[in-house]
Amino acid sequence: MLNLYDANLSFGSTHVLRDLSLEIARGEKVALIGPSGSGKSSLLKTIASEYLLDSGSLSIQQQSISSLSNKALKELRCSIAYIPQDLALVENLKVHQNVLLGKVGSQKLLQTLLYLSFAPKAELQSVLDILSEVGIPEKIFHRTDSLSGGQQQRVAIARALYQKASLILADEPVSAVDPSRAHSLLECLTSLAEKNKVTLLCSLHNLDYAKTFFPRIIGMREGNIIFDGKSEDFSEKDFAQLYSLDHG
Ligand SMILES: Nc1ncnc2c1ncn2[C@@H]1O[C@H](COP(=O)(O)OP(=O)(O)OP(=O)(O)O)[C@@H](O)[C@H]1O
Repeated sequence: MLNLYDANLSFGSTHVLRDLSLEIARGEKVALIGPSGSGKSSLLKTIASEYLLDSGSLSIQQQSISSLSNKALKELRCSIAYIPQDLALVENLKVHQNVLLGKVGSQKLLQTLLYLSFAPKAELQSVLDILSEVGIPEKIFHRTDSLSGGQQQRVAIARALYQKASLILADEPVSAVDPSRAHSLLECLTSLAEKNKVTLLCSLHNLDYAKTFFPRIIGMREGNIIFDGKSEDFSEKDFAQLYSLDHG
């Protein structure tokens, strides 16, 4: 599904990704963990093709990103759902409109406005079905900014599912919610990814969540991968190694 080889990314003098190589198969559920500043968000943004590598290569669905035309890149992006830390929801739109935005990637502005204002019944039904799956069907016509942080995270997940993405990249999707909500949100995200055969790469700060919900863990430190394996094999020693150098 995705293959990153010898990837390097810098911002000025900050070397963010260092000779990083990684392979993820279709349908895998992978947790990305590591100290603050280790490069998790940058890696996700690189895979979402928001950041371009200085060197190295990235292929998604057997297509090399650097050789794609703008049109092909746009099409590929439609199959990738990136849920950023700030969720990127339009707060003054209604919930169903934010979910509908999942499919407007390739539309022009006027088409988008029409789609959001006069969505076909079948599409609204599909939005409602997805909102039921994420547990907030009753919020469908509420303004998005009237929802709690955890409910907004569910809307962002619903938008990704509505997009019918084959790859979901989620950047700390449970950062804004209490532990019980975080648990149910991750359960929802991972089980829906499994049901819909979606590949999921999700950055997390909480190791327990990573171990509970993800069969594979990738541990990043200082722009490189220092652990990549089954979550049951991730030991306390690995944890100490991953975080101890944070203090120099
Ligand atoms: N657009 C950017 N411009 C300049 N520097 C950036 C940019 N994006 C990331 N960085 C730098 O890259 C490094 C890694 O940041 P990144 O956000 O990827 O880490 P992270 O592991 O996701 O951290 P956190 O867990 O705190 O979200 C940091 O030093 C950060 O300042």
